[in-house]
Amino acid sequence: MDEDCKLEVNSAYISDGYSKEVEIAVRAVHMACLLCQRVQENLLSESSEHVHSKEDDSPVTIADWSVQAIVSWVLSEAYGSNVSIVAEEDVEALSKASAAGLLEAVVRTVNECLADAPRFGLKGPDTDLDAKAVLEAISRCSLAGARGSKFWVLDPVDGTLGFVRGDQYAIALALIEDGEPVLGVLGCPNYPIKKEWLSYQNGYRRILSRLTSSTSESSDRGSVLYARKGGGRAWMQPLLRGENKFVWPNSAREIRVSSIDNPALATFCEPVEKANSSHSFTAGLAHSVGLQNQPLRVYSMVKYAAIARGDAEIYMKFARAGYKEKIWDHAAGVLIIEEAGGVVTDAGGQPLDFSKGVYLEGLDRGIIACAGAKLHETIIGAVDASWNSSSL
Ligand SMILES: Nc1ncnc2c1ncn2[C@@H]1O[C@H](COP(=O)(O)OS(=O)(=O)O)[C@@H](OP(=O)(O)O)[C@H]1O
Ligand SMILES: [Mg+2]
Ligand SMILES: [Mg+2]
Ligand SMILES: [Mg+2]
Repeated sequence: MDEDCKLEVNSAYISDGYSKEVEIAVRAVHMACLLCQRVQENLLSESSEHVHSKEDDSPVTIADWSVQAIVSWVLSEAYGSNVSIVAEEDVEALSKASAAGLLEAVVRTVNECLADAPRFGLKGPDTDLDAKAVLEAISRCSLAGARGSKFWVLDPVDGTLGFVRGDQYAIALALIEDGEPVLGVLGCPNYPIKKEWLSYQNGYRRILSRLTSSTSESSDRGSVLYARKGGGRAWMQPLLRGENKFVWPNSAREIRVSSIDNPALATFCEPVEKANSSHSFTAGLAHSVGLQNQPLRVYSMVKYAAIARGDAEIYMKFARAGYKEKIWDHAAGVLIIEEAGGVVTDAGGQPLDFSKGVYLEGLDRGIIACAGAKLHETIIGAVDASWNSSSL
């Protein structure tokens, strides 16, 4: 890191412990957020040739691959090529002869982004990375690392569906040590300045397209949230505007969960895709506990960000039986909510278990994140009371 990023260790920043790791991770995620904003704008205006469909029918784009290459390269520069990184994407599709155009677009995107690394206080490569180096950076992230005692875990674009639809998505990076997230960074490039715009029903993209670029609402979107375990605080910094240089901690401010504990006033959020979570079951729960606000249906771990910054009080996800949650879809968000004062457990009230490899093994029925213990207890009780009559 160059001179201007001397970390001042005081109450406004992350003190002791993982301060260097947090700072490198935040700088890398911040840089990747701006990359994704550029790619998303191009994707919405050009053909969707840069969107690939994986075997499980979920999408992957040049943004997913590019972010994974960039974060892998930055962490390897900082911690050596043996650094252990677990990440969602692999190079199989990108290495096929038929994917030459896709690979070329990824290499170009990665080099454009890394050329800007000094703006974020990071050292970029002396020369552009070639296709081989980009493929190596992506494939260096191996699922096998999830069995280690200390590894980074990355979801380069969480909510890729939201990304390709011009809506919410997140870049999620966490460090897991001895089976527990010890730091988490959540980049939310499209997080709007008005929380009511978060919800998919409100047609975030329609709102964004209506706002001219000169309107601050559209350009002032986006933030990066971060925390380290045991710090007891969570932070949020706005995304850089224009050509501004990143100077740590980049106007970070502390965030706290909401103090609302009355279900009649609380807002719950859930996945947009009903294939990913049972909307009918959560609607029944909401009714039984007296939640009166319409659910905020939001793509990706932006839902965790909404709880951590006090824009919603409850996040519920009840995936269909047999679906196994991946650690990269939750690690960063769980830690940030906990350090912002919230609570995250499975429906049995147990903490999510990040110690069993790539999956959240042993997850009991679903995930419940709340701003406080009182709401959490209410929701857990309601799940128990209605589970047997549900078809889940
Ligand atoms: N069947 C099923 N059930 C639950 N979750 C699934 C499922 N399939 C996929 N996923 C992964 O979860 C990520 C989607 O995030 P959410 O659960 O918030 O849902 S939403 O699609 O954003 O509405 C999203 O992560 P990304 O792939 O990183 O976008 C999905 O991969
Ligand atoms: Mg995916
Ligand atoms: Mg994901
Ligand atoms: Mg992803």
